[in-house]
Amino acid sequence: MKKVHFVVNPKAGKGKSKISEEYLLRFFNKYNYKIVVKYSNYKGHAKFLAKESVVEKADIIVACGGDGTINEVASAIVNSHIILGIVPIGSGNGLASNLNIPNDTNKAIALIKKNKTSRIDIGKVNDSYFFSNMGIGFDAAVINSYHLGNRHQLLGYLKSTVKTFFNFKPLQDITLELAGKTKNINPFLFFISNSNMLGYNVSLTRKASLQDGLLDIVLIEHANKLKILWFAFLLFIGQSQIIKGLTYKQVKTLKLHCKNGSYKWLIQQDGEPLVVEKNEIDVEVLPNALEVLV
Ligand SMILES: Nc1ncnc2c1ncn2[C@@H]1O[C@H](COP(=O)(O)OP(=O)(O)OP(=O)(O)O)[C@@H](O)[C@H]1O
Repeated sequence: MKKVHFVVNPKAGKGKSKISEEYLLRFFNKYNYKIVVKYSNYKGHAKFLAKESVVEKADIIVACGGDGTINEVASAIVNSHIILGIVPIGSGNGLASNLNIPNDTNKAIALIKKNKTSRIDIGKVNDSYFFSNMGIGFDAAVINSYHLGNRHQLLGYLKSTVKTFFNFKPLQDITLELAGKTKNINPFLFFISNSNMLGYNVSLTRKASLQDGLLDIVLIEHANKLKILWFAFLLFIGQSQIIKGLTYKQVKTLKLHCKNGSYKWLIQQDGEPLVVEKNEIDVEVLPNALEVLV
């Protein structure tokens, strides 16, 4: 008997998920599967529920939501033998797109039954994980504004991008340690990605692979308003890599250090805002650290 636990974020995407125990029992017969469905009620709850499922010895834990929900569930099962399933019902669904997991819920559930798995790399930032991407520049400011606002999904992202465009100030006095070299940076964008998809079919890191043991970084410095607009246009047409002054690298580790003593970093991790009150940010890739149903 296989124990499959579903952790559902009822607010993900348009908040109209049809996933319930009754619905799932149409796909999984009760002789071969023990199905458990849990719903998250607040930020951080999906991680708590998934940790509970680890203790309950689930074989598979399925994250039903967007990248934020996947982050919470997958963070709970790193270092266990439990397999991650994904039913993408979020708005952007970046990681699921990279893994070719269909947005159609019935088809995504059919994949879970097929039992084909793949091991993927994950990213570690200080003591937490990211599975799709993280950033400390403009993207983090957009995500923060998006989460403060009440309008979600694509329109919410567009509104937050416009707002951030007018308010954003590039980060100052930051040192980047990369491949044995140290460099002072003032990033407009410092984006680190494990996956090749940001969401909504938009990508900043088309060369990224979930299985290459590397993180792809995109650094853009010294951007004035005109350059930001040009960048937004290029991103929209899928040509962001041609912007002048863009640095693209593939790395295993990197370190960011703030010269001003204590510092509050506003970062985004899989589309969720986070304030890190530490002088240093250590990022590394953990190759093949997670088994996912694909
Ligand atoms: N019951 C709940 N009420 C409000 N927020 C919740 C609830 N359960 C989880 N959350 C939070 O919802 C947020 C959004 O989750 P998620 O990223 O999965 O969906 P999304 O934003 O629609 O999709 P994507 O990240 O792919 O754009 C996360 O911050 C999560 O912690």
